[in-house]
Amino acid sequence: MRSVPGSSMGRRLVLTTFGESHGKCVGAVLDGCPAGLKLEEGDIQGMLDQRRPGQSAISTQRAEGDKVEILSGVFRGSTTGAPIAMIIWNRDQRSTDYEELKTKLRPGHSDYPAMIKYKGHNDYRGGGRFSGRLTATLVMGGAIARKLLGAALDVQTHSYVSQIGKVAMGKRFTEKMIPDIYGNDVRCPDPEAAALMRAAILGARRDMDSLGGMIESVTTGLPVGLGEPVFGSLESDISSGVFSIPSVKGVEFGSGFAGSESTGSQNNDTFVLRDGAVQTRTNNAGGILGGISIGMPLTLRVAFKPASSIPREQPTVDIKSGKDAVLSVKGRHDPCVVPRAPPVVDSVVALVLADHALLGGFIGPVL
Ligand SMILES: Cc1cc2nc3c(=O)[nH]c(=O)nc-3n(C[C@H](O)[C@H](O)[C@H](O)COP(=O)(O)O)c2cc1C
Repeated sequence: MRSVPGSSMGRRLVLTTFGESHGKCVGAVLDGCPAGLKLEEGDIQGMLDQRRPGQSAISTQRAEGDKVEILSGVFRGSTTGAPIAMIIWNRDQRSTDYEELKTKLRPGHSDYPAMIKYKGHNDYRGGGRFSGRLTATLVMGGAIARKLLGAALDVQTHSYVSQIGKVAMGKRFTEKMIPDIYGNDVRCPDPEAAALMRAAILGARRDMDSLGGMIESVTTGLPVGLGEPVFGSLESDISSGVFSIPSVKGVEFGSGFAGSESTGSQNNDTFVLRDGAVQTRTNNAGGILGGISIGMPLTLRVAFKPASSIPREQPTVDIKSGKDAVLSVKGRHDPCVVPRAPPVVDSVVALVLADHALLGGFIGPVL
């Protein structure tokens, strides 16, 4: 799915992103969106606000307004079929926090490989191109893809936090819980679990440490037949997109890794006719067989590592002096990135599904 040299995704619906964490702006161009989709900045802003930093004690205190401007591709409130360019101006950079990181390698972050690969030409400020801030550009494109899927096919994608560190959600997710996802700042629709998760994040922050966690994504309303054989399978393309989110270290569909411990008779989803339609009794496949959607909900789980930038002192290397060193990362960082990431996962899933819907002829060039 990825096209050279790495800042674009998609075949029929192509998202290209640009910008750096402490540069002038971050932005995206979405090409291939059909004409006739009603679209205004508010449609994108709503999802960007769910990802925005500086909103509560459990996120970074970098306070960005993240106000999106649509520069092209929308006329009289509808998409025209031309590329949709979008931009957010960076306002709250504080690049002095990153001076020490020019020579002291930050454990767990991209600074070291980026410096070697680009021979020091990379913008290291705030992680530059590798920053979590760039996930705003995925959301710009994803918000449009999500709206397109809803308008054209009544396909709905929802993601929520199901685990922070070792604290997991106690309840099984149902559609009734969708309105509760954004009812708390952890983005977990189980309020009791959310309170425990919040306490765990604040505890990690007090300990000058960080936590990882898990996001689950559910998409309903998919027709049978999205996905191409072999390299264009839905699982291949969704995984590729999801692994493009910084901090993601694992993805599983349906019963996933646990399924490998069960037997065929336990894991098979047997077919049944419901109101004349073929369905499966269970959904261990996560809605995909042979890389192709089967009309059941698409379900996946995404594992996020703990944020690497922590104030706690850690041993490292100072490449200027060529000696061992100690680093305490300064600056405003997320003690846990997971609560900010559900809209990012929603975006990537929607972008891939909309791309496949266009590729398979489920959506035409004009709505
Ligand atoms: C929404 C979001 C916010 C993030 N914020 C931070 C942060 O404040 N500090 C940090 O060290 N990493 C943060 N990250 C993760 C880093 O960008 C990421 O770990 C780094 O680029 C290295 O990539 P990798 O973890 O995928 O190997 C964030 C990730 C996301 C998705």
